[in-house]
Amino acid sequence: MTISHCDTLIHAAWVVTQDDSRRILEDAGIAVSNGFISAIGSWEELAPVWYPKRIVDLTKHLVLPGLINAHTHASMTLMRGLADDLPLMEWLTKHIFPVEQKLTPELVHLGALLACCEMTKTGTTAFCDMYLMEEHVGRAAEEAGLRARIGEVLFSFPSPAYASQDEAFDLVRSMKERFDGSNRVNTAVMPHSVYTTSPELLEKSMELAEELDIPLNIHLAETQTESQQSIEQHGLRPVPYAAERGLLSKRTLAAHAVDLTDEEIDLLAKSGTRVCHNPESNMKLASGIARVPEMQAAGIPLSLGTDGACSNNNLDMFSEMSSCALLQKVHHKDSTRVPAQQVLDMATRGGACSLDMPQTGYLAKGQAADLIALNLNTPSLMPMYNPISHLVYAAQGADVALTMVGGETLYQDGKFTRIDYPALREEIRDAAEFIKKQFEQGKMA
Ligand SMILES: CSC[C@H]1O[C@@H](n2cnc3c(O)ncnc32)[C@H](O)[C@@H]1O
Ligand SMILES: [Zn+2]
Repeated sequence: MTISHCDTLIHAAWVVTQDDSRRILEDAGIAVSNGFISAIGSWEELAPVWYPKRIVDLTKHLVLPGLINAHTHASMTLMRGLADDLPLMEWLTKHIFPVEQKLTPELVHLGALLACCEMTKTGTTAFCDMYLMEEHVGRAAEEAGLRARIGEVLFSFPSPAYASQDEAFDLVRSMKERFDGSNRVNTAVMPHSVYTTSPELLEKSMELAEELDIPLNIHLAETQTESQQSIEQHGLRPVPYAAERGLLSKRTLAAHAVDLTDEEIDLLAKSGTRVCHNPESNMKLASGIARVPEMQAAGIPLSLGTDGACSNNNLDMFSEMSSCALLQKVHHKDSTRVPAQQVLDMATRGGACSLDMPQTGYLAKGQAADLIALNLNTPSLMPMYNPISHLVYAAQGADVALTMVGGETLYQDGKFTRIDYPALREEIRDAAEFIKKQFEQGKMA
C-alpha cells in the first residue's frame, strides 16, 4: 500500500460533489494538498493511504462546493435597509446614488469587509462585484480570503472615483495590473447599464475588455422601464441595443436579464452571453420575473446572485436558491419547473462559469478545495432523505459550520480566522452614523 501525504484530510458524513456525474458520497474523505483536492472518495479507502497534517471531522455534516454569488455590490451592506419598498429607478436615482456620491475609499472597504464576513458565514466562497472605488473591494476580498471578480463601475457621468472616461479606463487598467494574476482576485470591465452610459462608453468598454482580454459585466434588461427608456432614447430595446454596440459575446456576463422577448433570448444564447439571475432583488424592486426555464432551454449559461444588500436585503445564497426555485414554480403554476438540482447547478457550476473560475464550482481531484459544510444536526435539517432537496429548500446560510477556500479554513463554528469581527462591528456602527446623516441631508436637499 502506497502512503501519500496531504495537508488536510476531511472526513464527512455526506459530500455533494456537483461533479459531472453529480455524485453524492456517504461517509466520504477529501484529501487536500497545497489548496487543491488530491483525492476524494470513500473514507474507508482514503483513510488508510492518506497521511494528513490535520484531520477535519465533519462526520455530522454535509459538504458541498462553496456557493458562488455571481452578482453583487458588496459595499452596499452599509446601506442595508436605508431605502426600501421603492421601484428600481426611484430607489437608485433618488435614494442610493446621492448617498453613494459621499462614499469614501474607507467606507467602500469597510462595507466590503462586512459583506465578506456575511458571505463567508453563509457559505459563499467566490463573488462577482461591481462598485465605485472597487479596488477597495478587491482589497477586502484579499483580506477576507474569498475569491472575487471585481470591476470599477463605469458611468457616463463623473463618479467619486473618476472625473472622465479616460480616468475611468485608467482605473480599469491599473486594477488589472494590481489584481490579475493574484491568487484569488481577478478583474473585468463593468459598464453599469445601457441607461447610465453613452453609446460611445459602451463600445469603448468592449474594446477595452478585448484589448485587456478580460470579461465585461453589465446590468441588462432589468425592468420594463429600462426597455421603454431604451426605445425612447435609442429606438431599440436593451438587448438589441447592446448587441448593436457589440456588447454581447462570450466574455459578457449580463445581470438580471428580466425583460426579454423570445428573439432576445436567442440573441443572448447565440452570442454566448452568460446571465446572472437575481430573483430576490427582482422581487423586492418589483422588476419582474426572469424567464429562467426559457433561458435554460436556449442554452444560456446561468448563474445566481444576490445583488447588493440594499435590494435583497441579505447576501445569503441559500435563501437565493430557494427563492429562485419557488418564484418560477408559482409564476408558471407548475411545481416541476426549475427543480432543485438545476438551481444548485446555477449557484455552483454556473457561478464558476460566469466568473471564469473553472477550478471551483464542483469537488473532484485537481479542483480547488473551496468547500463548505452544513451542520446536519440542526433541527431544520432533520431528517434528510435527499441532500439536494435539503440544500435548496431547507438549508439556510446560518446552518453553515465551516467555509474553506483553497484549503484554508476562513470560518468555523461562529469564528472567522482572518477577520477581527468584533472590531469590524464597531467600525460599522460608526460608519452607519455617517451614512444616516448623508441620507437625511440628501432628503432635505
Ligand atoms: C456603482 S456599482 C453598482 C451601481 O449599481 C447600483 N445598483 C445596485 N443594484 C442595482 C440594480 O439592481 N440595478 C441597477 N443598479 C444597481 C448601485 O447602487 C451602484 O450605484
Ligand atoms: Zn446589481
